[in-house]
Amino acid sequence: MSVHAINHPLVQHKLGLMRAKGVSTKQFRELASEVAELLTYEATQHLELEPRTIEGWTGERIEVEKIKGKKVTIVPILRAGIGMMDGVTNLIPSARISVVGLYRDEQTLEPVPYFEKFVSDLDERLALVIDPMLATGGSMIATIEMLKARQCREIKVIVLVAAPEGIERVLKAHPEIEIYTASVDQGLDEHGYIVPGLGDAGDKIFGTR
Ligand SMILES: O=P(O)(O)OC[C@H]1O[C@H](OP(=O)(O)OP(=O)(O)O)[C@H](O)[C@@H]1O
Ligand SMILES: O=c1cc[nH]c(=O)[nH]1
Ligand SMILES: [Mg+2]
Repeated sequence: MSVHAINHPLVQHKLGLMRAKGVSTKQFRELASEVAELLTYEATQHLELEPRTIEGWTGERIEVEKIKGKKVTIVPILRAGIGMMDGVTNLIPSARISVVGLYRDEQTLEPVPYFEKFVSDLDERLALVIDPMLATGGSMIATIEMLKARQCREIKVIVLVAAPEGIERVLKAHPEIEIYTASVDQGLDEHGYIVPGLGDAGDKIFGTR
C-alpha cells in the first residue's frame, strides 16, 4: 500500500484542532510539529536494524540493535515544511537535513524552485520529504525528481493533509513512493486549496498575512 492515512486518535485529535478557524500561530505551529512527530513514528517503522555488540551495564558483552546504514536525510520543502522539522528531529535527532525551496505560483499552481541544498551520499540514505500540504502534487513531484536526479533511491513522503488529486498525481509519476498523512481530504477548490484542509499552512506557521 502506498498511502498510509494514520487514524491514530492523537493524530486525529490534533489535526482537528489545526482545522479550527482562528487557530493561533503558536497553536498551529506546535500542532504541526506534534502531528509530524507521530507521522514520523509510522513512516520509520520499516527502518532496517543491524546487530551491534556493546558492553552492557554488568560489564558483560551484549548484543543490541541499531539502525542500519547511513543517517536518514529529512527534506523540508520551504517554507511550510520547516513547521514540521522539530517534530521529525525529535525522533531522528541525528538526521541530516537537505532543504528544497519551492513555492506554488498562485495563478498556474506550478511549483517555482528557488533554493536547494542537499546532503552528500543521497544514494545511500532514506529521504523523508516533509511538507504540511500535498495539494495538486506539483511541489512534491518536483522535489522527488530533484532527489532522484541525485540518485536518491528510497524516498518517503510525510504530509499533514493530502488531496486525492495530489496523491494520484504523485503515485502515477512515482508509483514506488510511500505517502504518510494524517488525512486524505475531500479534494481541491477552484484555487487549488485543499478542502476542508488547513488553509495556507505556510502563512499559519510563519504568521504572514
Ligand atoms: O501540491 P501543490 O499544489 O504543489 O501545493 C502544495 C504546496 O503549496 C504550499 O506551499 P506554498 O507554495 O504556499 O509555499 P510556502 O510554503 O512558502 O507558503 C505547501 O506547503 C506545498 O509546498
Ligand atoms: O490547501 C493548501 C494548498 C496549498 N498550500 C497550502 O498551504 N494549502
Ligand atoms: Mg504557502
